[in-house]
Amino acid sequence: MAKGKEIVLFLDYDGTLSPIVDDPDKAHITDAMRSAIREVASCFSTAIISGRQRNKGNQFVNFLPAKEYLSTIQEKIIEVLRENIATIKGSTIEDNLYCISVHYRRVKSEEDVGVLKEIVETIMKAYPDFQISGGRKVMEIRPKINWDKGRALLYLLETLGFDNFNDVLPIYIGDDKTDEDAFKVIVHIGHGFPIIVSSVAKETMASFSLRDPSHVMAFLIRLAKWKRKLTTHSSPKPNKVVDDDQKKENY
Ligand SMILES: O=P(O)(O)OC[C@H]1O[C@H](O[C@H]2O[C@H](CO)[C@@H](O)[C@H](O)[C@H]2O)[C@H](O)[C@@H](O)[C@@H]1O
Repeated sequence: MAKGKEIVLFLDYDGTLSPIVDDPDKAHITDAMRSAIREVASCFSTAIISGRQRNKGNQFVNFLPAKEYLSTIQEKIIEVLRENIATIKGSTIEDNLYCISVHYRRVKSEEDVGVLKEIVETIMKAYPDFQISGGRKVMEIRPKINWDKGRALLYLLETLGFDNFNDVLPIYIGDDKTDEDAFKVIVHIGHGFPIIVSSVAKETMASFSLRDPSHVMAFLIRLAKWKRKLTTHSSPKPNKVVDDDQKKENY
């Protein structure tokens, strides 16, 4: 399937490259995974698509369609949520800049989870421009705009210069609900590999599955090995370079 096409690899972070843990601040990738990603990224254009905020100090690309909502998120919503969910033991708020994650993995009783959900839903009624979506023991609050992981994937493909999807074979690996938007885009393109990370059967748009991050790592290593073997028998093609100024507003 990759004959005459360039493989581009898209990876989710939490639950895909790092195992799901109770504390989001402790969701680190292992050294072995880091080196598998380096190896695969030296063979293919590779992007990590995450709803998380980038590390402080990293270069910040401020072109996101969500930027007009930034002050409402940062000056109003996050404060109201903090004040109101403080009583729910174990709940935490993660500030992802353009998206707020309300975590309940560490909330012990189901009853408290129900109360937390009700509080968040009631508060958000006052902000009709925002939506709440569910994930793995998390409620994500973000603006109702045409921006999701599927659009991010299309944006990156275009930025890499793939105007013609016949030239590209996208692979997207992710474990959560937000990754379904990217799976859908690959299904729509008509070729490529939408891969869900799950050890149990799930309703999904993905066509393939890997069980857990260790299985993802084994897949990345095999993919890189396959590419290296192939390029020793033919002349290597250089990876395309991203130009940040290309038509980003389209997405
Ligand atoms: O949109 P994504 O990039 O897929 O992010 C989804 C959420 O991922 C993280 O939360 C998840 O992983 C945590 C660490 O393992 C876990 O504690 C939590 O229960 C999971 O939902 C991230 O912390 C959230 O901000 C994202 O919304």
